[in-house]
Amino acid sequence: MKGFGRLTAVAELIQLLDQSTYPLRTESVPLERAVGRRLASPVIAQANVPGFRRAAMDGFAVRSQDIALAGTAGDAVLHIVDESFPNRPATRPLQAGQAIRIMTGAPVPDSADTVVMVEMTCQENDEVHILEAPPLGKNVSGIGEDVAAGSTILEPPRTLRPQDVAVAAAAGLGSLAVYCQPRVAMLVTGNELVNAGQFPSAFQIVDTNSIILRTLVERDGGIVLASEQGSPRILPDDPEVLREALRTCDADCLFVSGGTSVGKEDHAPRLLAELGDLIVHGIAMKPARPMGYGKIDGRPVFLMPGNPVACLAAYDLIARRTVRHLQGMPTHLPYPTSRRRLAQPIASQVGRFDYVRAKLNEAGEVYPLLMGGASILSSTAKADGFLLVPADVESLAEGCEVVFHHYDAQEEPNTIEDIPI
Ligand SMILES: Nc1nc2c(c(=O)[nH]1)N[C@H]1C(S)=C(S)[C@@H](COP(=O)(O)OP(=O)(O)OC[C@H]3O[C@@H](n4cnc5c(N)ncnc54)[C@H](O)[C@@H]3O)O[C@H]1N2
Ligand code: MOO
Repeated sequence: MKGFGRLTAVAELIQLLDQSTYPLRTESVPLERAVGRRLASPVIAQANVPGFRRAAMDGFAVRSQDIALAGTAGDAVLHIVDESFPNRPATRPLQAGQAIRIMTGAPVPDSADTVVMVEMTCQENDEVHILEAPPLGKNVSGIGEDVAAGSTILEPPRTLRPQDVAVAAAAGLGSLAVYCQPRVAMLVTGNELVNAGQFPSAFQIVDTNSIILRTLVERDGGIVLASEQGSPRILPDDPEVLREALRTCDADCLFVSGGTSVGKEDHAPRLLAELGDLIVHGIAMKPARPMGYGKIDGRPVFLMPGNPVACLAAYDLIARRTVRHLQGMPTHLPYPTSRRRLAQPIASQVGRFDYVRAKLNEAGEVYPLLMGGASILSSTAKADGFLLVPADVESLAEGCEVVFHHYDAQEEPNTIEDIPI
């Protein structure tokens, strides 16, 4: 057992991750699986939208010269000769003095140039009185008015929204090229651990890191691999078992939870160094000091501290970036922020980066809960969010302005505005 060597600064580790991780391969996915994925190449419209001249209103398709004087010199009276419905066009061409009854979305006959809304007309048997003449071309959507075939409709970088995929579908595409989602393996170590849902007997601890890691990795677009033994797989603190699991693991990114520190059963750093590169072990951050990072066969491996709050902070601030990088996603923190006053001073240390769980008091000020106590998981449930103390800051005075990160987007009235009704 010996302590850490040099602690790596958070900024240095982040720079290292950002510079050494690249998006994985790309794949083509059907539209129904494309929302939320990162677009890998430009999307070119295959079809015009609409592909035909389309009525924008229910009314009458007319020739503008037949109704030019309507409204000024009495009504223009036209003979209704046919009807046009969506996907059921009129079959007769329009002659002088004639109109075709038309529905919204239906094809406008070539012989018509304008659609008069039904509200501007008056019908009598098979005649229609046009009470007012709209301008030429009114209520006729031209071919390609929405999307022109051959035009670029979506360009990377972009995370696909429902409406993006809908536009691609309208323009005739059936699939889109996106970056692959990283397949993430989770190796959870600890002789004392039992699966969530089990009641812990004496000296047992429920594995909560899996819940945190799984949901956050999935939030960030990763696919958590199920182990053969069921997911999550809890490994004993046995170096042979962990070595084998690390050696045979087929994933784009690996997480090892627990056993990262310098205790007798903390094997992960040594095994990572043996099977690949242990690039960082020990970071200048509180919590999550024992965090490690390295590579096996070029694939990133994160050693996540066993203490659950440390695991949460190490994921959100650091490992998350790689999960996002692997699919070409932006890496900024995913929480809404607001600038607020600090209700109590915070003592930190120059050279150390702090993740401080905090509550908002009734005055909307930030009340720090805990900076240490990485085993006190309930503090994260009590907290409304967190603030970060950069490494070059020794302390934060009461009353100073801080950036507060809200865990919940929905519940924060200051950063989310409802519709103005
Ligand atoms: N001499 C030193 N001891 C420790 C140091 C240090 O710098 N020098 N760092 C401390 C810090 S900080 C942390 S964090 C922990 C991290 O230790 P490990 O990553 O080796 O984690 P374990 O020892 O396996 O477990 C620590 C703690 O967390 C509980 N745990 C583990 N896995 C889970 C899980 N999946 N779900 C819930 N809880 C988990 C475990 O039962 C322990 O109580 O090391 C300190 N020691
Ligand atoms: O990082 Mo440890 O994470 O402080 O308990």
